[in-house]
Amino acid sequence: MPNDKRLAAEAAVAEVTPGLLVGLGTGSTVAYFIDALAARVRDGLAIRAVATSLASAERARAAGIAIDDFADVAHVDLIVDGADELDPHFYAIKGAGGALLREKIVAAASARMVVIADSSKQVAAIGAAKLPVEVIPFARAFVAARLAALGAATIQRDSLTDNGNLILDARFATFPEPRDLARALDATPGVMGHGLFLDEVDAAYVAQGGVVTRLERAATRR
Ligand SMILES: O=C[C@H](O)[C@H](O)[C@H](O)COP(=O)(O)O
Repeated sequence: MPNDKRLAAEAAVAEVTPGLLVGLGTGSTVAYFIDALAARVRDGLAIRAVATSLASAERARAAGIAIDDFADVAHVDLIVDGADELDPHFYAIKGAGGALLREKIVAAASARMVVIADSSKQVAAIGAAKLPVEVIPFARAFVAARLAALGAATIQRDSLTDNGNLILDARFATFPEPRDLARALDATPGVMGHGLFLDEVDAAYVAQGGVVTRLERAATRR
């Protein structure tokens, strides 16, 4: 059985050209990307990199990729990241691994965002996956009540994020219109981030049965 996560990740390494500042996403698919990119770096590819999680930074450094402090970085050329769901509008749900806030910040700083995934992540419309919402602990009950008013049942994760915040995983009986939901979450004090990526994704490498397909969003977002 082909390893489709690995194949998608390895194909996306072709996006990385010398001199780029690359954002490393988070997750099991990105782990393959980091390993494949590290092999290119060992062969002499000169890049700089930032990471969207402590876990990805650690994996990259161990593999020989130097990681810059994103706090000192205003612009990234390319971020390569995984997704929990991706639909034909290039709307994505992300954050099952808890890195959604840093992923969204680095994506916003990036000129291009490429998603890597196996075909299990491809859906007709996002919304079946749990939607992670990163919440400052002080606002836990308030944000949970706001999510309930939006139609979601929430479960709080046991662990905190790299930012010291908690995550409420939201499941909706009926998934709202994604832009309306994003607007409502963005307008809720205490919500530090959420897993809806509606404008960020420019392209995707999706593998199914050992075959990788590159999908390019029709109009660019910037
Ligand atoms: O916080 C985690 C990220 O958004 C991941 O990129 C996403 O959950 C996909 O992870 P995986 O490649 O492990 O399925």
